[in-house]
Amino acid sequence: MTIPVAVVMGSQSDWETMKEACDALSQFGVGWKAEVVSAHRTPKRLVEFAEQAVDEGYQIIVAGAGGAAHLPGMIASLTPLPVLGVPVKSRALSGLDSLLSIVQMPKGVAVGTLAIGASGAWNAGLLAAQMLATRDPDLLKRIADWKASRADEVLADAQLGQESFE
Ligand SMILES: Nc1c(C(=O)O)ncn1[C@@H]1O[C@H](COP(=O)(O)O)[C@@H](O)[C@H]1O
Repeated sequence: MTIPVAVVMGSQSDWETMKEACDALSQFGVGWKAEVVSAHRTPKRLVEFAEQAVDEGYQIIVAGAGGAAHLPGMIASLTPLPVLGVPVKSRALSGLDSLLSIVQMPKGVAVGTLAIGASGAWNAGLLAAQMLATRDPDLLKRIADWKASRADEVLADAQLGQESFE
C-alpha cells in the first residue's frame, strides 16, 4: 500500500506545527509520512527526495519551513507533483519571512501557500485530502460529512444570549 502524502519540513523544530497537517490527514483516513528535509542543510537529500517522490508513490507533498523558507519552492522545482507550502512561524519575524519566501514563486513553478502556523498546517492536510477526494468518492463523502458536522457545531454555538424586558 503506497502512502499518498509526504509531509516534509526544514527542521525537527517545525514538527509541532507540521504535525497538524498529519492530524488532519489522519482524521480523514489519508496516509502520510513525515520527515525532515532541508534545502539549506541537506541539499543532496532534498534533491534525492524530490526526484524520487513520484516513484515512492506520493501524490501530494506538504512542505513546511520557517524563516528563509526555500524548501517548498525547491521541491516544486524538482517534481511534477503538487506542493502545498506551510509558512512556519519564525522567532524573529513571526512567520512573515516564511510566508513571503514561500508565496512569491516565479511564474511556472507553483506552490499552493497556506496561512502561517498551525492552522495553515492543518488546512494543508485538509486541502491535500480534498485534492485526493476528487478521485475517491468515499473520501469525498467523509469530508462532506465532516464539513456538515462542523457547520452544525458552529450553529449550535452561534446564539450568544439575549435579554428582554417586556
Ligand atoms: N527554512 C528552512 C530550511 C529550508 O528552507 O530548506 N531548512 C531549515 N529551515 C528552517 O530553519 C528554521 C530554524 O531551524 P532550527 O530550529 O533547526 O534552527 C526552521 O523553521 C526550519 O524550517
